[in-house]
Amino acid sequence: MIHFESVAKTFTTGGLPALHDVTLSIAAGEIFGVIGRSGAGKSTLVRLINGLERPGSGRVTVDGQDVGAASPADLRALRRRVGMIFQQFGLLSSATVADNVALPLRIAGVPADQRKARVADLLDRVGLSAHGHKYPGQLSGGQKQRVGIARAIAGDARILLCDEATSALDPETTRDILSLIADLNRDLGLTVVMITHEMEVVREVCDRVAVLDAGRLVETGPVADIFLRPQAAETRRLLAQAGEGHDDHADFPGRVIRLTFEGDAIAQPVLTRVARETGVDLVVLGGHIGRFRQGRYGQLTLGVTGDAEAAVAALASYGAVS
Ligand SMILES: Nc1ncnc2c1ncn2[C@@H]1O[C@H](COP(=O)(O)OP(=O)(O)OP(=O)(O)O)[C@@H](O)[C@H]1O
Repeated sequence: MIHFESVAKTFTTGGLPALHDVTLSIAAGEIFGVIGRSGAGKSTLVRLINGLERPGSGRVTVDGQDVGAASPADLRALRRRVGMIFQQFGLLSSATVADNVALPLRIAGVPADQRKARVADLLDRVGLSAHGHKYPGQLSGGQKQRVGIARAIAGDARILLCDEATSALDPETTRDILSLIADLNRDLGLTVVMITHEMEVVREVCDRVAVLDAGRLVETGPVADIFLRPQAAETRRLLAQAGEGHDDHADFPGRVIRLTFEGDAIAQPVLTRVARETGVDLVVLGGHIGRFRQGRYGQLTLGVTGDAEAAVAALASYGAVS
């Protein structure tokens, strides 16, 4: 649905590229995350999808249409199919909630009666039916983002671009907004591209994720692979910084074993079984059970003082050992 083919973008002549040779495909109906430190090129990548930026070289296509070569009329049509929401919501403070949501429909020339019905439907979908007459200043941050989402999909958008859409929200409101986005993805088949610096946002809702480092795409893949089997140093750095992954216990006076398990293994009495089978005592040094969109996983950091090799062999039948 969305393809980047060897895309580069430089803003200043002779300056460093904001994006460098990015090749990437995003499939229809997936929730795709884009992560990376500040200045890595995340916003630039997403703004290339709706033509807010044009590639310096390479091609970006959406449903086969070359965005960089689009005429102003093509771009207007594209932006009806590609909605966007922002960290600071971007609402008109002098217009009511209903008028904010109606704006793209007004611009598209939708007649007033159809507009009214569509706005009512959209407000209902985002849980704001009772708030249409209010002004953005009277709403909470989460409610403002719901208005932003309703406005972004008002013109029957097939793609939703989210630029740090939950970064200004508290953790509980973040979860509510993510769950709304996941519902829209499921119910409408909406494709979502989500920029975030919050790893747990990616973990909870994304199907796949791309990691950017200084304008380069260093890694892309299913969320479970990126979180549990990161290949790039930058991915490992981002995960460690976010407190994801195994705890470090270099000071344990024996062998430290890191076990990562997914799917059915999560429900197994791993430790008692291994201890019984091998006669080895296991100490839990750290661990947590987490959830991806696709299922649960566990990470345990264990200390062994006896026959470590026997413990490693037994643990390996439950998951990946390192
Ligand atoms: N309009 C612009 N003019 C000049 N330089 C720009 C422009 N937009 C982005 N850049 C530069 O391009 C690089 C990538 O910026 P971008 O905003 O895409 O990164 P980001 O990963 O989204 O960062 P952040 O998380 O801080 O928003 C940065 O070095 C930035 O300064």
